[in-house]
Amino acid sequence: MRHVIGPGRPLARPGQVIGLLGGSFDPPHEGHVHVTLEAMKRFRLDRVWWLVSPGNPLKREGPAELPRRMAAAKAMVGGHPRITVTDIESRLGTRYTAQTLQGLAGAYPGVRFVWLMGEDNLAGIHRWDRWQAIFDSVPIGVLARPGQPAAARTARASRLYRGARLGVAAAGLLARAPAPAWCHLPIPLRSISSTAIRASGNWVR
Ligand SMILES: Nc1ncnc2c1ncn2[C@@H]1O[C@H](COP(=O)(O)OP(=O)(O)OP(=O)(O)O)[C@@H](O)[C@H]1O
Ligand SMILES: O=C(O)c1ccc[n+]([C@@H]2O[C@H](COP(=O)([O-])O)[C@@H](O)[C@H]2O)c1
Repeated sequence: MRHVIGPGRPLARPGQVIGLLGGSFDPPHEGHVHVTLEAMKRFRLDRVWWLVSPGNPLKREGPAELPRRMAAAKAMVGGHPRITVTDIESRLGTRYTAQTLQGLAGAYPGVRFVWLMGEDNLAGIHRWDRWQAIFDSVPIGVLARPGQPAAARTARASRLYRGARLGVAAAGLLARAPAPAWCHLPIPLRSISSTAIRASGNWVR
């Protein structure tokens, strides 16, 4: 992992709470904006960074070029003052979340990071590299997503970390809770996905 991220990295002050929405964004869509705004409000985040991944290590087919996905993500965010689109994983030289979190902790001392993900990723996170280190290092906000109705109860991760789960009424406390801590938010469901957009032919890699 590179330790010098260089100019152009997002700024954050010690004490700020930053939500991290990692994704392929291949392409970005309104679902990403929806979960970002819900998470920001309900988890009381100061900002959310979209971490546009160099490529999900578990997906066999590579995504579209990073600069193209970055440009599309910025257009989708439309200059929202509290959402930052960043290629910081590529700058850090990582595509593994555990390593990304380690790199960010070193580069931004005093900043609180919260990992955000849709429920589909909760269902499969036990296949990620050093996944328990992720749970043990930052609070995690899980956003409801159609097609995964039981993941919050049945996923291997949710069973193992049952004792670290915050109820919905405590969502506002998640960001300040010591890890491991996670919360499943039952937000209004949006069925949109990048897979569906690619299948419609509106985004060709
Ligand atoms: N409609 C949605 N509802 C809830 N979470 C979502 C939604 N769309 C994306 N997410 C979450 O946003 C993050 C980034 O998603 P990603 O860029 O992979 O989009 P995607 O639509 O899931 O793509 P694909 O269909 O290619 O897997 C993931 O944690 C994913 O679960
Ligand atoms: O660290 C891993 O092993 C790992 C495995 C699969 C996915 N992830 C991360 O999960 C996030 C969501 O990925 P995706 O492709 O579903 O948008 C993105 O930030 C990926 O880098 C991370």
